[in-house]
Amino acid sequence: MSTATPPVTPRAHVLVAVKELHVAKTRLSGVFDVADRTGLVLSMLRDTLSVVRDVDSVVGVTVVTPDPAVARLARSVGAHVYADPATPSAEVRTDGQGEHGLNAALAAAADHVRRSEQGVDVIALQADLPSLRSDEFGEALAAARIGGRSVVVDHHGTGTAALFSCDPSVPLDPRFGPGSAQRHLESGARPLHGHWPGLRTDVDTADDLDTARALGVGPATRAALDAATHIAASPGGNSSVTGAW
Ligand SMILES: Nc1nc2c(ncn2[C@@H]2O[C@H](COP(=O)(O)OP(=O)(O)OP(=O)(O)O)[C@@H](O)[C@H]2O)c(=O)[nH]1
Ligand SMILES: C=C(OP(=O)(O)O)C(=O)O
Repeated sequence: MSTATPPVTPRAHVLVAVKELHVAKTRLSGVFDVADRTGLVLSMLRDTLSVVRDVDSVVGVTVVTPDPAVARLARSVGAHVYADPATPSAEVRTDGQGEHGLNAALAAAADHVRRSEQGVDVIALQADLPSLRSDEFGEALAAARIGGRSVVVDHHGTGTAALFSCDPSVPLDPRFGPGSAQRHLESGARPLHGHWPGLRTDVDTADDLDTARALGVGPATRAALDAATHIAASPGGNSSVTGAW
C-alpha cells in the first residue's frame, strides 16, 4: 500500500470589488451619461466574471460590493456576494482615505474566503477588464503559484490589475488606490512578468477604452458600447466621432 501523499490540486478564489454604481467610473462622466456609464460598468463586470469562471482551478468568485444591482448581476452568473457596507463615496472624501473602504472590504472578504475554503489561493482582480482572456489569467495564476504574494501591474505601470496570495499563511494585504503598484511592490509583492495585455488593461478613461477596443472586448461590453450615446470626444483618443466607438 502506497503511503505517498496525493498531489494537492490548486484551487483559487477570485475577489472582484465594485463600488456603488452611481459613483462608479467618474472619470468617464465626460464621455457617457450616467445610464450608459452604469451599463458599461455592469457589462465590463459581466465579461470579466465570465472569463475568470472559465479558468481551470478557479473554484469560486466573490463580488465585493455595497450595490444591489451589482449583487444581482453577480448572483445571476453564479458568483458569491460579499456585502461591503457603503462607505462615504470616494468622490466626497477629502481626507485621502478614499480607498480605505475598498481595501478594508477586500481584506475582510479574503479572510472570509480563507476561513471557508482552507488552503485556497486568493486573488483580488479588477472588475473592469473587458479584454481579459482566460489563458492570460491562467498563466498569471500559474506564475503566482510559485508562492507568497504577487502582483500584475496595469498597462500604465502605476496601478494594479491583480493581486495574488498563493500561500495561506500570507495575508492578501490589499493596498489598492492611485499608485497602488508601487505600494504592493514595496510591501513585498513579487511582480509577475508576462505578455498579458488584456489582463493589464483596466478601463478608467476614454483612452483606456480605446486601448481595450483595439485588443477586442467581450460581448457584453461590445453591446454596451454599441448601445451607448457617446456624449463627448476622447481628448487625445481615437474616439473623435460623437456617437461611434
Ligand atoms: N466594494 C467596493 N469597491 C470599491 C470601493 N471603492 C472602489 N471600488 C472598486 O474598486 C475598483 C477601483 O476603484 P476606483 O478606481 O476608485 O473607481 P472606478 O469606479 O473604477 O473609477 P473612478 O470613479 O473614475 O475613480 C472599481 O472596480 C471600483 O468599483 C469601495 O469602497 N468598495
Ligand atoms: C484602484 C486601482 O485602480 P484604478 O486604476 O481603477 O484607479 C488600483 O490600481 O489600485
